[in-house]
Amino acid sequence: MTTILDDILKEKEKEVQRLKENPQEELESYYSFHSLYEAFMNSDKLSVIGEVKRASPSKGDIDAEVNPVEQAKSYVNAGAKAISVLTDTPFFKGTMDDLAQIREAVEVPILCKDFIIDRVQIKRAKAHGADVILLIASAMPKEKLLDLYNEAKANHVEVLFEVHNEDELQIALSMGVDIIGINNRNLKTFEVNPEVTEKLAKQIRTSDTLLISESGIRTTEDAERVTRTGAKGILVGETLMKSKNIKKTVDELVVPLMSDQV
Ligand SMILES: O=P(O)(O)OC[C@@H](O)[C@@H](O)c1c[nH]c2ccccc12
Repeated sequence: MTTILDDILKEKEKEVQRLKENPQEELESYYSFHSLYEAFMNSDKLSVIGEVKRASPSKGDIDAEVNPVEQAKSYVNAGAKAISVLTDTPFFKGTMDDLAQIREAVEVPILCKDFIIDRVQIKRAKAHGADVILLIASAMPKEKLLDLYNEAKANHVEVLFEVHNEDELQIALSMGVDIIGINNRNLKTFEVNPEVTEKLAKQIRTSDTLLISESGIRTTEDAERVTRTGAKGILVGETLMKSKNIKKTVDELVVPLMSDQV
C-alpha cells in the first residue's frame, strides 16, 4: 500500500529534478544566522515554534488565504521564539517565496519545513533565509540522512531531525544529532498521539539534546504534559492558524519548564 508520505516523496523527486535541470534560483545566502538550539536551550520557559501552514493532506485547507508575513509577525509579537514555514506547494500550498518574505520581516530562527531529500534543497532553503531545515527519518535510509545532515551542518544550517518511532530514534541517537523533533503524528496514517513524545523522550538525554514535540498541541495541559518529558520546545501549526487571538493562544502554551530542566 502506498502512503501519503510515498506520494509526497515521489512529487519531491520530480521537484528536485526540475530544480537541477533549470537552476534559476539564487543559491547564495546573504542572511545572518539565528540559532534555534541556542535560543531554546537558554530559555526557562517552553519555546514555541509557530508554523505557517495554509493546508495539509490530513486537514485540507486550514487557511489558504493567509498572509504569511502578517501571520509570522503575529506569532513573534505574541512570544513565539521561532517560525516554521511549510514550503511544499503540492500538498501544503506553501512556497519558497513565503519563506523569503518572512525572513525579511522577523529576526527569530526560521525552519524551512519541507521534505528534503537532496543537497540542492538545503542550499535553496538557506538562500531563502532558513536557519533550520527538517530531516524526516522515515523518508530515507540512514546513509542519506547522514549525508544531508552533514551537508546542512557544513553550510551552517541547523537540523530538526524528526522521528516517530523507536527505530528512527535509534538512528538519531547513533548520529548524535543535537535537535530531535518527536512527531506525535504518524505521517503514514495521520494518527496523532501525544504518548509518542512521552514514550520516546525517556531515551533522550535532554541536557545536551534539544527535544521538540511536534503536532496536535492545543492547550496549556498539552504544553505542561510536554514539559514533563524534558522537551524544551513545541511545534504548533493548526492551533495557531485557527486561533482568533494568537497572543492569548501563545501565552497559554508558553508554560515554565520544570526546575530541573533549566
Ligand atoms: O498542525 P499541527 O498539528 O500543530 O502540526 C504542526 C507540525 O508538527 C506538522 O505540520 C508537521 C510535523 N512534521 C511534519 C512533516 C511534514 C509536514 C508537516 C509536519
